[in-house]
Amino acid sequence: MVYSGPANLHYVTNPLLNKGTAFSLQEREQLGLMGLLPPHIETLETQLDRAYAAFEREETPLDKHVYLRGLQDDNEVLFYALLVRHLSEMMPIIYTPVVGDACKQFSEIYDHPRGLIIPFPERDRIDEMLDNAILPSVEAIVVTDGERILGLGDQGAGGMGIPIGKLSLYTAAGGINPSVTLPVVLDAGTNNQERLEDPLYIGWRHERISGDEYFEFVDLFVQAVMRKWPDVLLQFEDFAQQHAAPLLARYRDQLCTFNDDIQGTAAVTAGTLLAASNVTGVSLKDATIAFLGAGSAGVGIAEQLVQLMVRQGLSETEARGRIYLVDRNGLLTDAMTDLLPFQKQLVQPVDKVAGWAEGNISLLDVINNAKPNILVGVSGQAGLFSEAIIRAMADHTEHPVVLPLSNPTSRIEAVPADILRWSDGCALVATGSPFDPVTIAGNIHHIAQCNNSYIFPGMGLGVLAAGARRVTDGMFMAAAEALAALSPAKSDRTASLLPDVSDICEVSKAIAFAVGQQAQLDGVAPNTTEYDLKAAIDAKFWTPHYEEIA
Ligand SMILES: NC(=O)C1=CN([C@@H]2O[C@H](COP(=O)(O)OP(=O)(O)OC[C@H]3O[C@@H](n4cnc5c(N)ncnc54)[C@H](O)[C@@H]3O)[C@@H](O)[C@H]2O)C=CC1
Ligand SMILES: CC(=O)C(=O)O
Ligand SMILES: [Mg+2]
Repeated sequence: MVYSGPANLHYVTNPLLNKGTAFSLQEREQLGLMGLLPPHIETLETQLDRAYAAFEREETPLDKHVYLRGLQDDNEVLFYALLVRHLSEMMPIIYTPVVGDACKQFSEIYDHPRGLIIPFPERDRIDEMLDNAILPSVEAIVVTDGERILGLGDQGAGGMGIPIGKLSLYTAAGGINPSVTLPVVLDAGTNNQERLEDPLYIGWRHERISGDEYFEFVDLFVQAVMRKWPDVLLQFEDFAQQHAAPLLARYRDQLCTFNDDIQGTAAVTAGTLLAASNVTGVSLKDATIAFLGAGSAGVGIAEQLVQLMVRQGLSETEARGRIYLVDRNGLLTDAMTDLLPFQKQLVQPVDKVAGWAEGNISLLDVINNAKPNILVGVSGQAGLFSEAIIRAMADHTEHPVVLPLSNPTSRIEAVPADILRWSDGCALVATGSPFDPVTIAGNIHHIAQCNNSYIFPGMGLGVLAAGARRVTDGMFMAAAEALAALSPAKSDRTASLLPDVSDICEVSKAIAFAVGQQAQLDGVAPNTTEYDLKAAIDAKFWTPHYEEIA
């Protein structure tokens, strides 16, 4: 016998419809909810007070994460109203750093289905699975295959925590209605032995597929998405280095898509560095930049900085000559034969760096010889910005800009307090995960969170409000410049480089406007007046509130 359940239960079990104690008497009568709910009818405000008290009672950050995820699966309006009200406090719980623990322990804390997990063995049934998504229409998808979750490596199907967290920010920070968002995991297996041996592991227990088989699997998914929702915005997230760039290259001209780790990270870093140059007085065209980590994020950022330097007057060759990428085997040079295609444009000529070191050229060698004023960490490895590295940066430049961007907090290249101590308070610091301000010699240093979460919610809002058909490089440049224009450090050199997280909705709207205008200029969105674009953004921006059902 198939049990379909009475229709009335739908209203209290579907998180997009459930209002809990806030159902009015009329709704309770008409929807058949009498007796299912306690008699006192509450406002959203009262529900928020109760929910916040419950959140506070949870002891560990992961407990708080589990509580919030439970609330999201129960009542989305209440979840988002709570999140928006306490965004600075709760963003680190639903996003980095705590989402990292949630991904590692996803199978242990698993409770409710959310989004789609598409296992490789079921790849012939992807159309059916998209039909099962039970959403009337989908406008934004975040997809991962779980292979490079933050700096935590392969988490298999547990990577689902990331699309859920990112899409929560699409809504809380970017005003995208949660009913049109869909988190997806392409479960291509896992090479994480601990997960494979975990009796509770929820994913496909198989080593990862690779090569053509892998790319064909992703392609089956993308083609099915294009058939069902041709106008959808598809964000790729936390794919491993060998897949991220090829997938972006393959799909960016086929549908409205971007890779957040490559492009979103590039835009937030470019925006942060534009803001920093106002403080240091060194414009990007005069900057020299060193990277630790030449993966998706490192190369993505470097390529956008090349574009920015060219806009400021350098030739492309001059710009590339000012950017030094150091990976596991040292500085990338044109003598290296094992580089991935996307890294090859960012090598230094071996003649130029001859004599810098006996063997591989280390980050310290680069700092001592090239004397960069900007240092970016995207290695996913903790502690690699040693005291010697930071002191060498500070020896060569008055205000070194140091961005240890690796997530979560456990993977950061150096913590802000150390960077500021080792540089005698002279460094400008922004980090991937959130940090409290640091006081050195009585001066308070605000630590901006240089995370793509400042970009993708506004990018999503701009794309959807403007009706963009593609996501162009120009749209990311527009987002970076819009972000830099809002930097508090523009008017107060001691302030944070980026706006406060509590202002992120306004940031997203400004980015959306810049992105929408650029999409029109690039010919990928219908032309409108500025007034109409602004109106479309405001109309699209969903804020948590209960709709009358009956
Ligand atoms: N703040 C933000 O918004 C973002 C931060 N990230 C973080 O950046 C990190 C890297 O992400 P992806 O570039 O996507 O990963 P990836 O795996 O593509 O690149 C990491 C690179 O670091 C290199 N690496 C590892 N150990 C190293 C060492 N000891 N010395 C030098 N290089 C080393 C690897 O060989 C690889 O090329 C992650 O921790 C991620 O969480 C990524 C995207 C956005
Ligand atoms: C922030 C982000 O996208 C990452 O660390 O992968
Ligand atoms: Mg990511």
